[in-house]
Amino acid sequence: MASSRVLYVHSDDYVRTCDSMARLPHRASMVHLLIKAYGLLKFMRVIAPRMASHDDLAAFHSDAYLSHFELVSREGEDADLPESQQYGLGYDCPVMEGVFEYAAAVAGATLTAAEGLRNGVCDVALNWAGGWHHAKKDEASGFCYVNDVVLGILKLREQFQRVLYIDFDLHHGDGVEDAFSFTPKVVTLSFHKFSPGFFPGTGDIAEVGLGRGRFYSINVPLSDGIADEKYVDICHSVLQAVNTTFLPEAVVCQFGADTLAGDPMCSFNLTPKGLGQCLQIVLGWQKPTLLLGGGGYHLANTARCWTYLTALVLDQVLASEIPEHQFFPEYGPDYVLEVTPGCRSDTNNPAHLDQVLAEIRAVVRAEIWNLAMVRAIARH
Ligand SMILES: O=C(/C=C/c1ccccc1NC(=O)c1ccccc1Oc1ccccc1)NO
Ligand SMILES: [Zn+2]
Repeated sequence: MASSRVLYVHSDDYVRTCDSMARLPHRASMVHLLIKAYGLLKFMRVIAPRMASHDDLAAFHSDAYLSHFELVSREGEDADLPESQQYGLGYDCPVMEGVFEYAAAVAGATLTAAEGLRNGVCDVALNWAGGWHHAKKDEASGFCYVNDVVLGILKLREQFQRVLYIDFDLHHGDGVEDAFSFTPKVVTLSFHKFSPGFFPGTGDIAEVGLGRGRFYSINVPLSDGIADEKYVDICHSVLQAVNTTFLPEAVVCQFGADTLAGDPMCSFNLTPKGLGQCLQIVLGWQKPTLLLGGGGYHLANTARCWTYLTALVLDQVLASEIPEHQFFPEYGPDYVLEVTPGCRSDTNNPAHLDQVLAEIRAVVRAEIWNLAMVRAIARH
């Protein structure tokens, strides 16, 4: 990728705001400082994010939710208002003081990235602190308060007719799928763990979208232990089929790193190399691409992964040795960039994966039929 055509959304204030989210202490700083320590900033256009306005957020979220969320954020922890529960606030989505400003900052950063792509200022835009894919129109969920992914896609839709969303996070991208389940203008494609009782519980292969959006939601349910080779194979098959039938004009990827070996979610057994191969497929399409983060609870591995993916976008090869920088001690005991796969067994038996692929292909074929019909009608 011609380097100046890569936009990196960053400011020290933004990193400080993201770091303040207690449950991911310093993750935003670790990611940024590792990218900086590897000398990658000079290859990118660094742009400070804007804050999302109330109107920006209202493009997707309901006014009722936003005003309640803003109210409890001002009052902080002790805001146990009765209606908080209906808005998903509390429990999974604790109301820390200033959480509204945090959500508005992240949404503003994703919008800043999407605007760069919409205006043709860049070909690839990065916001590793974004990717909060569970938030619903009027409900926080899974530690996601504002769905910056939906806002970014809506921004791209101002310019591009068809947008493909690809969710590589361990968890099903339910908030994004819900937002676009009725429209054929956005294909949502999610690869995730699907298992009884595993959050959010949706994302079965049978979920294909509704009404005019039928066949435009694609779900690839996977089981524990999957490693790079099989994961990349599945991704390659589905991505190629979707790209050739849907012909997206822009792509949004959520690269939640909770799929990596060593993550406390302890589910998949991927490494940044495997995710990198998936990213290479998408970059090969040479379409305006927005890259976002998401989950990722082994903080050093998450920083390793998103730094590695940033280098891939820039065609830069990184040394294995973690460079000296403030968080160097976090990368022990090996102090290398690579993540070693675990020795957990892969519970995805080949027959199941073939079945999943066959069903996906049927859905995509159905989509081809749909597209052919749409084109035929458009011609008359
Ligand atoms: O990663 C996710 C969703 C995570 C999630 C789902 C339901 C309820 C809470 C969730 N998130 C968290 O608990 C959460 C968010 C940020 C930091 C640590 C978090 O806890 C843990 C606890 C143990 C392991 C991993 C994460 N979506 O992509
Ligand atoms: Zn996740």
